[in-house]
Amino acid sequence: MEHLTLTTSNVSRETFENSRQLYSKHRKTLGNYLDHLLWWNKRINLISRNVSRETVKHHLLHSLLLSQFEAFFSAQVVLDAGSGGGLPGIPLAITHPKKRFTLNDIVSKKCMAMKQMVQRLGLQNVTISDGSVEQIKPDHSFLLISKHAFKINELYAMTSHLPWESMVLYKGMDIKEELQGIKESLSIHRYDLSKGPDFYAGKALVVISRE
Ligand SMILES: C[S@@+](CC[C@H](N)C(=O)[O-])C[C@H]1O[C@@H](n2cnc3c(N)ncnc32)[C@H](O)[C@@H]1O
Repeated sequence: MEHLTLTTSNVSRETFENSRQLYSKHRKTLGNYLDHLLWWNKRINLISRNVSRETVKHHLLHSLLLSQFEAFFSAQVVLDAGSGGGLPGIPLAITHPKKRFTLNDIVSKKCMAMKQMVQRLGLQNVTISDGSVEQIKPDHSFLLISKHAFKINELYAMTSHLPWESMVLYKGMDIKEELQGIKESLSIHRYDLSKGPDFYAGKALVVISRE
């Protein structure tokens, strides 16, 4: 796998603090989203049946962490593949109203729930895309993001024909097996999140760029 460059670094406590501050700044709308998500979760199991409000809040903070990375700063258009109930796309869209987001999922009832949440929250910068990610027909290059939805090589196989510039993926630290079969030259940087609160033990954000 010489055509893949894999590097690793730690994420500082300051980065976690920055996303916590972003949460505080948008507390009201993020709190509304949290309420909607819990309501839908009881009906169609978007996260897991008996998840607590506190755990869902961790998922929102985890979602906002992505906004602290270089690949996100420069992106105008973002595609969240396998978004489920809107994670990480909806928290990022709430806190970054100037960027455009497409939230994609293959399960129609999840897309219907996302559509309704986006409407209720009044988000003008979000479009919902119902169907498998490989069928998306983008009109612009974009940043591809995804949280715990695909193995890396599976997502790559489904999207290599699409004009993504980089991907930022929520993964565990152990990703080597998931890189098997990728033929394109890619640079892959793994950010270890374990210096954060306990919730982040063993978790990583993986940034993949085309060379
Ligand atoms: C484990 S859930 C993660 C949901 C969300 N990202 C989160 O962190 O809560 C994985 C999601 O990927 C979706 N999914 C699976 N295959 C897909 C595909 N080919 N295209 C789009 N979405 C897909 C599933 O329907 C599911 O909602």
